[in-house]
Parts: sequence; C-alpha cells; structure tokens
Amino acid sequence: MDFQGSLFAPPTGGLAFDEVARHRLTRGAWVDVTRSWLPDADDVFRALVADVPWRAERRQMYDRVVDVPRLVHTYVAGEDLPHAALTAARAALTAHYEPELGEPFVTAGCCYYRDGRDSVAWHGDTIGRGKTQDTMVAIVSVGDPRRLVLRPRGGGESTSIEMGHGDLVVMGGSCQRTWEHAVPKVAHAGPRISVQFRPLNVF
Ligand SMILES: O=C(O)CCC(=O)C(=O)O
Ligand SMILES: [Fe+2]
Repeated sequence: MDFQGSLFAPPTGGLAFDEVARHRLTRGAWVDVTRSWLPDADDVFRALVADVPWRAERRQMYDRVVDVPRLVHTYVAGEDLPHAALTAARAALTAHYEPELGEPFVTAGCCYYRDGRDSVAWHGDTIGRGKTQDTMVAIVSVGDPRRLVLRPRGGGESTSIEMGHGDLVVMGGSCQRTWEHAVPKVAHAGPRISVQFRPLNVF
C-alpha cells in the first residue's frame, strides 16, 4: 500500500500547489505564496551563480545611463534554462496557472542580488501587456531571503512578503498595473537569485 502518496503531505520542494496561500490585495491584485516549492534549490543556486551569463543592468535616467544594483540575464522564449529543476518549474507553473492565466509561462528573467546593497526600486512590470491587462509574474527565489514589498499605485498601505530559499511567489490579477513592488536594500544579506517566469510580452 502506498502510504507515502495517500496519507502524508507530499515532500516539500516537490513543485506541488496544495499549500498555496492566496493573499488578495485591493483592485483585483493578488499574490500567491508557496513555501519550499522548488526541488534541488541548493543545486539550482550553485548552477545559476556559475552558469548564467550575468551582466550589469543599466538604465536610462534622464540624461545619463546608471548602473542598477544587481546582475541580470533573461532567457527568452525557446531558450534552454540553466537547470532541469527550472524547466520542470516552468512546466508545473503552466500546468497549474494556465486555466486562470489563459496562456503558458514562457520567459525566465534572472536577477542576482550579490548582497544587501543590491536591490530593485519601486516599479510594476508594465513594459508590455502588464500595463493594460491582468497577467502573472511567478518568482522563484534561491539563496538568502529578501523581502518583496508591495504598495498600491498612488498611495496606500504597503505589505511585504519574505522570499526564502526555494519559495514561489506569484503576483497576479491587476498587480502589475495597480500595485508596485520593490526589493529594498538591507543592512546584511548574502547572495540571492530570483527567477521570474512570465508569459510572452510581459516584462
Ligand atoms: O527580485 C525579485 O524577485 C523581483 C524582481 C522584479 O521585480 C523584477 O525584476 O521585475
Ligand atoms: Fe518586477
């Protein structure tokens, strides 16, 4: 008899969605959190540090180009991902969310926060369809925990979610256009890598 499958909760890190907790924000935005979701998170972290062709992010600010404090690389549609667990993660995300999202997760944006000084400022992922349509951005975190802070656009109370090693955080509904998010600097943090899965034409 298969007690493992029938009586006990599946092992953590199994790409399962039975423990997902949906936090409803205002204006049709929501955030789903699933702790310890990604299998082989240690190995994924090591592989990402070593194998992703990281580059410094640069951004046009008024009349000059400034460094954004983190390293980035995006895997576009059809490109192989740098670890089998991420390929499996993308497939599991599509299988679970496609009925609600209406399309698959396709791209994988990677961000490397080397320490507590690396960060990303307030923004919504609104380059592309997130500006006008409901969509989803699924974040898989590996490495040291960092906080994802969210605030309603135009003002209001902010909320924050810790993103720990192997955790999955999915921003959905109107979140990109009615709310903003950031990963603030902290006094002390070790390295963290975020992999963000998005549908086509959402950035
Ligand atoms: O570090 C994260 O998990 C969030 C990154 C983010 O919001 C972005 O790159 O658009
Ligand atoms: Fe973002």
